Amino acid sequence: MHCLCRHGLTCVRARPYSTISALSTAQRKTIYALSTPPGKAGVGVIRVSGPAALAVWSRLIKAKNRKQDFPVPWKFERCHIVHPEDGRVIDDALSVFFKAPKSFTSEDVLELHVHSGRAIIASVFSALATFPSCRPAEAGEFTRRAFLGGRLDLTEVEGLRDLIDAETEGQRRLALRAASGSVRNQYEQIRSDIIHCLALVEALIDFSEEDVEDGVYDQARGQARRLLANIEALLDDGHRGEIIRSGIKLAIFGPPNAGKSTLLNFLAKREAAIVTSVPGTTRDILELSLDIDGLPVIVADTAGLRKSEDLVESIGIERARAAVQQADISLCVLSLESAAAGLPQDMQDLVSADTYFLFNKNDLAVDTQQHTSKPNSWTVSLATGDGTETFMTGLSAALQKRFQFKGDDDNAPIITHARHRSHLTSAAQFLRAFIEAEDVIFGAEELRYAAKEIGKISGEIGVEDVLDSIFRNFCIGK
Ligand SMILES: Nc1nc2c(ncn2[C@@H]2O[C@H](COP(=O)(O)OP(=O)(O)OP(=O)(O)O)[C@@H](O)[C@H]2O)c(=O)[nH]1
Ligand SMILES: [Mg+2]
Repeated sequence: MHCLCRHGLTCVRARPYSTISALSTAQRKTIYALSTPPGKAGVGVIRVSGPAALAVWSRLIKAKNRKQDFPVPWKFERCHIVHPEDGRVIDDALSVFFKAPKSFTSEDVLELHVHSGRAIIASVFSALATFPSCRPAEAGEFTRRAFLGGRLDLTEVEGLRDLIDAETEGQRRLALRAASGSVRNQYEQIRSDIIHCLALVEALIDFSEEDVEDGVYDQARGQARRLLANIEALLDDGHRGEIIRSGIKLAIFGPPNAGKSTLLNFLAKREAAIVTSVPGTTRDILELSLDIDGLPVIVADTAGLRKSEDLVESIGIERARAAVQQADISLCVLSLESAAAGLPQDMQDLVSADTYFLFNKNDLAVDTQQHTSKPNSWTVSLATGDGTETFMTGLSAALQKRFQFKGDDDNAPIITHARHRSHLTSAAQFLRAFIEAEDVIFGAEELRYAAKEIGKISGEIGVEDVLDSIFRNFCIGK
């Protein structure tokens, strides 16, 4: 939305957090769904959210010795759930009423904790279906209402989803930071700093030069430079957040017969890949998901790299090379029998700063000393198990270091989605444009765009804050 402000500039107007009242009548319906997995279990939770939640409570929830005819909010109550059509008891349950706006969705919410069984759930649903203003919820609709109600911003919505999807400790920790609002706070800080810069510049535009202190534009530029450096540091994170969220891609590569598939089986603790003494056994890529000390790692076994006339093997080799190039980390496996000859020529272009080395078949080699001193390289015998413990400890430490996973959560990356990176990159471009702008009016426009980009990350774009910031932080008429 655009508007014309006092000085005739076109500016991006505030889009405050959308509110529930902005919903259409159909959307305002009360929604219900089973919030726990379907099937037999001790407890199943049915959630009802919307204006009719209180009416549902009145007609479905019956409790002995109840003194008042409204629920005590946020307090569990032992009750009978009854069918409104014939009054039959459906289940002996617990209910809790969350009064708006202090609920997950910011609407009235009723939670029914029933015994989880197909007939019970179906019966409660049939009771809920008797209310014309109730309908089954769509996928993600409770969270959508939480966002529309201003309870969650987009980073928290994404965090919540990632938290539910998290399969390793690293993913859980990263997602929890976003879901609990810590990432939101960081982005909000950046946005409010940009808006403060804008407030300084707006003052220059709105008030005559005599009313504004000297050097205000330089002050705004100085702040913008610091902000830009801050954003650039966030962007320069080696994509750690996105990688941990989606899994670290680790490609095993090397010449045929080195023991690559043996390594995959060792990591997987099962016979996942075929191992034979015939060079060229592995043709296609075989991927497995592993949890290495809390880090999600997607390990790929690949075809041994060599020159081949065989059509199928050549395709496998091409795929292997592509997998290594696309991986976040690669692990080159070499047999110590032939390692002295060095890395074959056609593999050298695959080696990068993120390549680790595993010298295998220690049991067959005489001189193993020369390889162990290199960083991120280990000597083992996958056949006898010699050195494998040190290798696993070293690999885990190298991954922890590379993804800076252990230690202070405050240093954890805040960019976990490509969307964040794209908006942050744009915000950095607008800040650069502001720093270089000669004209105050154009400069202000660049800052507005920068703030808007950050606002897109949280799903909120607010320019009312600019006015607030002017009056709160800037001394006019001095
Ligand atoms: N002596 C000895 N043999 C090993 C060791 N590790 C693996 N092998 C053997 O080496 C042969 C090749 O192992 P693989 O794991 O299939 O090798 P690869 O690198 O996957 O080979 P390709 O799939 O052909 O590229 C098999 O006979 C393994 O049993 C080891 O540490 N010592
Ligand atoms: Mg193999």
